Amino acid sequence: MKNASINLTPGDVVRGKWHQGVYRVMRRLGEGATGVVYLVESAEGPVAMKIGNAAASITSEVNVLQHFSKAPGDQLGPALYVSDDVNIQGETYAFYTMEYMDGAPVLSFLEARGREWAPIFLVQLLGDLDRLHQAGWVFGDLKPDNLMITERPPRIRWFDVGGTTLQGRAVKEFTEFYDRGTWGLGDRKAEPAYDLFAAAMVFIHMINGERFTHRDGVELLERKIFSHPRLRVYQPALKRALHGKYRDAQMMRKDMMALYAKATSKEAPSRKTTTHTPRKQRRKKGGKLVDAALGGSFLLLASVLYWIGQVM
Ligand SMILES: Nc1ncnc2c1ncn2[C@@H]1O[C@H](COP(=O)(O)OP(=O)(O)OP(=O)(O)O)[C@@H](O)[C@H]1O
Repeated sequence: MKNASINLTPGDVVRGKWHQGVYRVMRRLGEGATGVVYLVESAEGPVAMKIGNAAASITSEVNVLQHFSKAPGDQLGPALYVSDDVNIQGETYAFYTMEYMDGAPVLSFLEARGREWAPIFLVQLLGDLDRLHQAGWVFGDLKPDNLMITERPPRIRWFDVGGTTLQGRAVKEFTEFYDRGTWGLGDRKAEPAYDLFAAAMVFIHMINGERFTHRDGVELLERKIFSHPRLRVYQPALKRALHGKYRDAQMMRKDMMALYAKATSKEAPSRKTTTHTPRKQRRKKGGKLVDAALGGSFLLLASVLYWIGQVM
């Protein structure tokens, strides 16, 4: 069955076969390998509904979401609400509803609001990965496409749990650029270090703004890190992650926070002497993380503490 056969339009109403929930389609949010996602109005308000073309994949995603709905602490991934079947034009499809994440794709957010948010998002992500790993899973297919930024305060969230794999098995899904096997830097065994490699690659992509080909090998990757001032700062942590030297996400998170604190505290004095520096040189588009959020360079250290607070 193809996604093309799942073609709902705004205003369509569908009813769950077993739980009899009624859902009015507001708009289509997107489409993945395993199904189509709609924003729908339910009795409980707006929710995201994923309708699948393969019941087994939908069931497997439901199992993962269900597992993490019970995990202590903040929700890992979107909260799962209902799983059921639906009849569309004579065909039965499996679906589930989940928390609607009203956010922006991570790369568009960084483009619009500034790449200085990237380290904060990586630190947040590492906190979530640590909890996932402690529960015995790895995310697997970590990439910007599976990450979203929700607001107030900006927070990175993941939503596609299709690649989430129990530790010790082979990762279910991967995307070459973020996969250590592709770069010749390890195998595809589901273990924390697999996700940490991908997290480092996501960060490099977030800062660099583009992907480059893995055919150029690890040397190019490391040259990229050395040559970009915003990546160079995090080089020790990135290199360790790329070479599988972190046992757990918490270690990488601590290193990233320490490097972030070092980088921002170095920035503080120079910002005070910027009166004669051309505006273009000092601030790129959206380079207002600290200024806008905290209102002054002397509060840079406070910003670190504030953001650490947001990710605990
Ligand atoms: N809970 C959600 N809240 C808001 N939007 C969502 C949610 N889940 C998915 N989406 C949107 O729907 C799109 C499709 O999501 P989905 O998880 O099916 O696949 P994908 O990650 O894009 O692809 P694939 O599964 O092939 O890797 C996403 O790109 C995202 O924009």
